[in-house]
Amino acid sequence: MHLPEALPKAELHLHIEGTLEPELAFALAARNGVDLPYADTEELRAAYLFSDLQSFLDLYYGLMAVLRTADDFTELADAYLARAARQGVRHAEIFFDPQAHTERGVPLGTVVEGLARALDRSEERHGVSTQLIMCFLRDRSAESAMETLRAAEPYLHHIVGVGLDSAEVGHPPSKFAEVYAAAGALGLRKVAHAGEEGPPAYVREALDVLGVERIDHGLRAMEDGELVERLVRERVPLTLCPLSNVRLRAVDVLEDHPLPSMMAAGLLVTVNSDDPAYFGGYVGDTFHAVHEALGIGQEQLRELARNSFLASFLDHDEDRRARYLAEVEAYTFD
Ligand SMILES: Nc1ncnc2[nH]cnc12
Ligand SMILES: [Zn+2]
Repeated sequence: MHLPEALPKAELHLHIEGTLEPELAFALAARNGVDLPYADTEELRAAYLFSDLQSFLDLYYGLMAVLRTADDFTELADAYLARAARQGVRHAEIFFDPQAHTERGVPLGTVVEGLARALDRSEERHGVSTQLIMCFLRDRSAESAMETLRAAEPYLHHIVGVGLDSAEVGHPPSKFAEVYAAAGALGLRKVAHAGEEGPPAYVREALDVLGVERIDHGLRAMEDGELVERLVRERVPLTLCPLSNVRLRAVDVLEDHPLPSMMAAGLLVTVNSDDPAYFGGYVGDTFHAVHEALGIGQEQLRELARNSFLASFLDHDEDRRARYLAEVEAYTFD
């Protein structure tokens, strides 16, 4: 099989809670005695008609009620890794939202240890290397983020970095300056969602105030020519999620997505799935979709795959990065 989907790639923008498929949600609900406000998987899927980021987040946080035990988190991550492997993913840097679980009484240790169990055996089981990134919910307080970082200290051997997600507008990166400084002091890598629904100024703040190494989304940076020039000059990776942008109405249709102009501008862009159980496709499906809808040709797909490894946090293992990059170059399309 030598389809665009199977091109070796890294996935750098993936919320593990966003891989909760309706079938697994219902199975976990039954196992854990959780009542869901949907009759069946069909009715749940029918609710996936979002008008913006917040309308998605409301459903997304609600459905997390089914995730209760370490085994649930292991099963969730295992299912994602198996699917990702089938779509050419060789390396995955995976977000999780600790506060979305601790707030409903699930201890942080349960979440991290459950996820780590799947991640630790992922290479052997699925041929996918992994890293874990802990995200702070930006619509909660800065104090809550700091408490989360402190609570995570016993688990930092499982965690490569911190991120910032949830409702963006009204919650600028600068709100989290202190916790990002503390995370940096602990040796954690730093990324943040910015410019998904929020303005280009949030992208600048993420770089200047938080000191992030990658911008998650960064779509609205395109409104600011000087910012684009800076992102190009400084080789700041952007982790784009085109199917997410369509489903959350940041762009009307995939054919209008600025991915081609972002590539033409010289930006170091990557293509990712964000919350694939909700947005209609995993990362291989996304490669396929941008090929079909945006005319991203085979050599541009290869560039996106190359970028994904260049933008990844594989600095501790340059041999591995070089191996993955060699796989990208050696790949032959049908
Ligand atoms: N696309 C997204 N933006 C912000 N927060 C999120 N959490 C899960 N998916 C997200
Ligand atoms: Zn995201």
